Amino acid sequence: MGKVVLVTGANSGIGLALCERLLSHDAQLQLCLGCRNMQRAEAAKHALLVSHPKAQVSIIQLDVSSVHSVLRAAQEIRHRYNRLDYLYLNAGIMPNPHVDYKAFYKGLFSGRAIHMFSTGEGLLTQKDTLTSDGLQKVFATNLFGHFLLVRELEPLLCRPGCSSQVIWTSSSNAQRSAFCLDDIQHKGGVEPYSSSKYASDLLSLALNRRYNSQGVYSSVICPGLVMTNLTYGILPSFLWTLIMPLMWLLRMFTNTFTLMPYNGAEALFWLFMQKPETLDPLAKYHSLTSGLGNNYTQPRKVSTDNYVILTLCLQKISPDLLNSSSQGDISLLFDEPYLICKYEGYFYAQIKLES
Ligand SMILES: NC(=O)C1=CN([C@@H]2O[C@H](COP(=O)(O)OP(=O)(O)OC[C@H]3O[C@@H](n4cnc5c(N)ncnc54)[C@H](OP(=O)(O)O)[C@@H]3O)[C@@H](O)[C@H]2O)C=CC1
Ligand SMILES: CC(C)=CCC[C@@H](C)[C@H]1CC[C@H]2C3=C(CC[C@]12C)[C@@]1(C)CCC(=O)C[C@@H]1CC3
Repeated sequence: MGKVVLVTGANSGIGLALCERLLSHDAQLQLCLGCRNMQRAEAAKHALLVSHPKAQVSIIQLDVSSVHSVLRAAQEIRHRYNRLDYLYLNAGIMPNPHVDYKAFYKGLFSGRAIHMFSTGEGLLTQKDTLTSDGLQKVFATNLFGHFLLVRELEPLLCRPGCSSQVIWTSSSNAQRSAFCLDDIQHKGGVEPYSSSKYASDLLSLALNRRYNSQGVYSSVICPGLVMTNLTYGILPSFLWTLIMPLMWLLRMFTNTFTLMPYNGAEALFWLFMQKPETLDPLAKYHSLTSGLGNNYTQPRKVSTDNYVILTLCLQKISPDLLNSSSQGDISLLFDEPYLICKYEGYFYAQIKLES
């Protein structure tokens, strides 16, 4: 049996480009596309099979923002496969983005212009909404749903004598300043995207602490700035058309403008080819593209700043503890430093924060 790879958010952008690259590299792969929309998933599968007619590509319906969908999908995956070699946690959203043009023009004439272009720091805010589970949508999609998926797929990931990789698509926009210990879901702020990506960097460290001994290795990558549905949603399309020549020019000054999904997927693909035991658990792997268009991967230390290690663990807790919350929804009970989420009386995520 070939290696089994699951990619979330596989139907477009960086996820789809990664799938193309993986199939070009290994024709024996069993590739599973985790997508929320079946029509878009079928179109992606079709595109992959056009370029790789003999490839083994399947689809799993998976909405990572929904606890119910994650649990159902994980059950189906456990039924379909007896191993999972690579779990790419790539699906992500940046809803209702707003660009602070004033900050942009100020930044343009400061010494931090390149930094601003590479990270988007100080430029972007978003308006978040709630999921039907009552969670902040960006947190649920970019972090929590993926965390549940890892926990639910434990039996396939942790197999004696074998190693597996969990790989998060993080971002250069992950900033410590956007993340607050007292508000992990970023309910009270306007940078939920940045917060969720910073939390994923921390969570990956925590997963390594918990799972390395069982052969599971977690890494985070940063794809650079890539033109995808996500980025096209940030500015009106005429503005992107206008500034596109500038973006290609800026590529001469910053290697983080990967621009094409193929380039953005570089670090994801590079990790596929590494022995996980050799990876640095504290590194973030950056997809970079030189001015001449050459792709490479560079590890940089995750900037935890000794601030906090975020540990999430899923466990069943005595129902008495959860009396105060109603059945059916996810409620959050605070007893610092714990945050406990409840779902239909079955699943509880405990987020432990250690300073
Ligand atoms: N583009 C960039 O410059 C950067 C992107 N990233 C990250 O890269 C990742 C991929 O994004 P990118 O390729 O750019 O953007 P796309 O919008 O092209 O891809 C995002 C993918 O995630 C899927 N998705 C979104 N929400 C859910 C959900 N609830 N359940 C399942 N799938 C979902 C989308 O599905 P659907 O088609 O149905 O919407 C889509 O397939 C994201 O995590 C993003 O944060 C990080 C840094 C920079
Ligand atoms: C002329 C003009 C109005 C330019 C605005 C440029 C900005 C919209 C971009 C500059 C840096 C970009 C960036 C991202 C989005 C678009 C910019 C802010 C991301 C935040 C997109 C998602 C990520 O995960 C990281 C990107 C970093 C850089």
